[in-house]
Amino acid sequence: MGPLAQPPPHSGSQPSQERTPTARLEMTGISVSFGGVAALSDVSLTVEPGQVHGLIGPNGAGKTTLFNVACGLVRPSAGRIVWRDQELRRLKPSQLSGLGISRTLQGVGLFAGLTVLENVMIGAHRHAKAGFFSALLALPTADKDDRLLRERAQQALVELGAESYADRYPGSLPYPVQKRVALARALVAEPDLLLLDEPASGLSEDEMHELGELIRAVTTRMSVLLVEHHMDLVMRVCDRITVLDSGQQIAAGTPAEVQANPAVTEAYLGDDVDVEADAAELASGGSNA
Ligand SMILES: Nc1ncnc2c1ncn2[C@@H]1O[C@H](COP(=O)(O)OP(=O)(O)OP(=O)(O)O)[C@@H](O)[C@H]1O
Repeated sequence: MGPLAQPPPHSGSQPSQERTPTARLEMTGISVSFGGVAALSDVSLTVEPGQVHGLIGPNGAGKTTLFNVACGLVRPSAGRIVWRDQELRRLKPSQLSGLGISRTLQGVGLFAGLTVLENVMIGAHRHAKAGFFSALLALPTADKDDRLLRERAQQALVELGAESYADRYPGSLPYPVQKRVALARALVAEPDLLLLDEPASGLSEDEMHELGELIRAVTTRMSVLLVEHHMDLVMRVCDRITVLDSGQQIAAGTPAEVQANPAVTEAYLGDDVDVEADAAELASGGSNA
C-alpha cells in the first residue's frame, strides 16, 4: 500500500474515524443549456451512501457540467438535486462545506502564498468555530480552533503521504504532490460526499493506483462522485457508473454492465480525441479489477 492509501491514524475523537455513510445525493432530470445549446438533457444520477459513482463519457459529453451542477457552480434549467433527503434549491458553492460536501476541481487550485499546511487548514474550516481567518490573524478566541485545525490538516497530509511538504509553498512542488495536497484539503473537512473532477490527470501509473486505493479506502466514511477519463481507474474503483454522450445519459450500471454495453463503446469510438486510448482502456479496464 503506497502513501496515498495509508489508513488515517485513529485515536479517540479523531476526525477521520470510520462512520457508516448514510447520505445520498440524487440528481434527477437535470438539464443545462449554455446560450441555447443543450449541454445536458434530462440526466439522472444517484450517488448511494458509501459508494463510488463514476461519471464517464467522451470529450464534451457533459461530465464537468453535471459535476458543476452538483457543486452549485452551474444552475440547471430543469431537474432536482436532493441531498440527505432535502431538496437543494439554488445551491451555491459557498454552501458546500456546510452541507458536508467537498470537491476537487480540474487542476489543483491551491493558494500560492500559503504553505501546504495552511492550504489544507482552509479545507478544515467547517470544523472551526472561530474560522481559519481568525486563526490566521491569531485572535485569542481562535487559539483552540487553530490547534484543532492544524491537527486535522496534519492528519490529512499524513493520510495523503504529504506531511513532509507541510511547510513548503505549492509552487515549489511537483504537480502530483500538489494534487495530493488538494485532495488532503478536500478530505480534511471529513465530508459525507467527495466530488472529484479528473483527480488522476497528470499522475503516473503508480500514483494512479495509489489514488484508486485511497478512493476505495475513504468509502468507509463518505461517498464519492468521480469524473475521470482514465478508464482503468474508473473500472477498478467504481461501484456504479453513469455514461454521458452529447449531454444524454446513454448507460448506467456496474462497471461490467457498462463495459458490455455496445452504446458505450460506440460513443467512445465516435470520440475524435484519444479515440484509440479510450476505447482500448474501456475494453481492458475490467480485467484490471
Ligand atoms: N461555460 C460554457 N459555455 C458554453 N458552453 C459550454 C460551457 N461549458 C461547457 N459547455 C459545452 O457544454 C458541453 C459539455 O461540456 P463539458 O465540459 O461538461 O463536457 P465534458 O464531458 O466534461 O468534456 P471533457 O471531457 O472534454 O472535459 C460541450 O459542448 C461544451 O462545449
